[in-house]
Amino acid sequence: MSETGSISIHTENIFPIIKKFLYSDHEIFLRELVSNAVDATQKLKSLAALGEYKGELGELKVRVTVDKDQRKITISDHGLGMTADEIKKYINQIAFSGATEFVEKYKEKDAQAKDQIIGQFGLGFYSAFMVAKEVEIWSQSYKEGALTAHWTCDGSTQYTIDEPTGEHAKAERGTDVVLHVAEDSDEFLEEARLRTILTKYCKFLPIPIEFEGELINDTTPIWTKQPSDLTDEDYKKFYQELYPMSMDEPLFWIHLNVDYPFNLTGILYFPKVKDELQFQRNKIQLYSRQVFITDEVKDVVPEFLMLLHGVIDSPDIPLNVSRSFLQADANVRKINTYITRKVADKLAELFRKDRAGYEEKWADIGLFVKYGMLSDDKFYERAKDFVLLKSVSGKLYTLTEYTEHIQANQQDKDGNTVVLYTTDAEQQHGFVAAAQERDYDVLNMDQVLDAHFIGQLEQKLEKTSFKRVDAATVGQLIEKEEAPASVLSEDDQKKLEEVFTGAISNPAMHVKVAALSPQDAPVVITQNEFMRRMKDMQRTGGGGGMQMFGSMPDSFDVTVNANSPLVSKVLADGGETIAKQAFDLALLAQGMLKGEALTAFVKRSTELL
Ligand SMILES: Nc1ncnc2c1ncn2[C@@H]1O[C@H](COP(=O)(O)OP(=O)(O)OP(=O)(O)O)[C@@H](O)[C@H]1O
Repeated sequence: MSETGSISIHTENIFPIIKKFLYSDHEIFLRELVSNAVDATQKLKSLAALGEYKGELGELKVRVTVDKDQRKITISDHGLGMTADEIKKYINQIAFSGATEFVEKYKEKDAQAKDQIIGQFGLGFYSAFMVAKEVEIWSQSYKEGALTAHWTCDGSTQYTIDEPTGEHAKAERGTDVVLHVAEDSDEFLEEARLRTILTKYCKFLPIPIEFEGELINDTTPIWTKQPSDLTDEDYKKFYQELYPMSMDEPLFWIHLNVDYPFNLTGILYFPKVKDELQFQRNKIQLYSRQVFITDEVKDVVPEFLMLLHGVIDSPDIPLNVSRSFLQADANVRKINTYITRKVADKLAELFRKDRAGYEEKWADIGLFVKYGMLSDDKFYERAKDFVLLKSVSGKLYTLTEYTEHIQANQQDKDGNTVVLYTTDAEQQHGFVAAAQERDYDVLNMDQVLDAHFIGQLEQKLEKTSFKRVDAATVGQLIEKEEAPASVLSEDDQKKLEEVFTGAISNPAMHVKVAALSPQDAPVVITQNEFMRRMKDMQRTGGGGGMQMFGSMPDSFDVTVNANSPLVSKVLADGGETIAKQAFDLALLAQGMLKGEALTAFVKRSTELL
């Protein structure tokens, strides 16, 4: 038999379109052809297992070779092969209709959507024409008495097919796909380039892939195995294999393994993260039946889980659709929920089984847990039992433990629990110390996310508010019933206020006199919690109503302690210098005394001495 035919498609000239639109992703032709070869091999194995094929299986390997002089790349398998009729059916019709469908879809989309389709759409066999000006198939079916089928196509809609016999027949069962590489695709004749592509996409394919005599892949990567058959060392070794450049070992990992209602396997690693800038996204690799698809797993994995590393393998994630569709896909949503739950399970287990070990890792996983709580309500519900708060004392508490710890001492007169925190224990040291003197506990909230995290906790925890230690004088941070009474007359209070206002002469500083404890500092500078948060939010991009606060100059409360022994000196003649000195000391405690003012302070101090 030898015939020439015309491939029946509705889109004329499909190849120029494929070639042009898939420009950036030409390399996937190799993934597609090697995957087909692997599929054909696995189908043969299944037929043999079912007893439908009784012949020798032989060595089931896929071989890729390149001949630079002849400008040929060959992909050979020992799979089930195709007869001439099957080629007509599978290649001429089915494969073409896939390509046609792609082009149709492609034409409809806007430019951005097009970018997203590229690389996600398995174009299958016809992607060969992205790099080849002519493609040949030599195939010998496993079926008894089948003749060799030989198909050629030059990328037009014309093909020829014949059934060579005798010395021209293919000796062995299986298929050779021969690409005659086009002039503009010379790069794919380079051995190094091909090896790189194979390593990227085929590293974990289930059938051995040999390139120029060298084995490319690990056919049974650990995510395909049973967790009970694996040791910690296996997981660590695999991490190294995935990220050879990484110096650190992963903290721990989760082996994903589910069959129903969707199929998903994989391993997610928690990386060691010392600071927030180190977080690397796009470290999770997505596979479909062990074929590498992409490392852009956005939309498949919840945003906060992108901080994890590892591998996800699922044939149930549609790869041939645009991103927006992916988000709406029911399987993808279920996968999202499943992964989130698994991650929460793992953290809960670590916390429960080994509290000390969990606390040790907290520095590395804290940010991740908080990020998860902020971005996913379901995760919040799980994580609220194992999220930890760190006291400046160094001790770590769960939310419940902490509430219990401070409840007795840190309730205000209205029965609200006031959580005190510092964003910088060094800089706010004076305030922290003052709080500790009253046996108040102070939390360290110095991570970037903490401001948001505090906001979330205030919403979720009942009758609880957070105040930064320098938001008010220690007595006013947590307002108790028994405020100390002032020993000053009203006149003296007024005078005190005037002396300080005059000495400070800065409209951003609002002086007020209050009866603090005699042991407290004579002057305390604070910034109201509400105002500070509004301004912070405005700085970090909160819009709308925040604008008003953001554009206001910073303003501070200067609280003069009416009960301080210093007051009598300020009220005496020449008290303005003392007032100025006391104010500067308060600035100093806040880390706000700088430049010229600092120089003047030092000079004045020397004089006073
Ligand atoms: N090496 C091969 N051996 C046997 N059959 C093959 C081989 N390559 C392709 N085929 C047949 O041709 C068909 C079309 O292949 P093509 O790669 O275009 O699409 P596909 O593999 O079905 O889907 P996908 O778009 O996911 O690649 C295959 O389904 C298979 O039946």
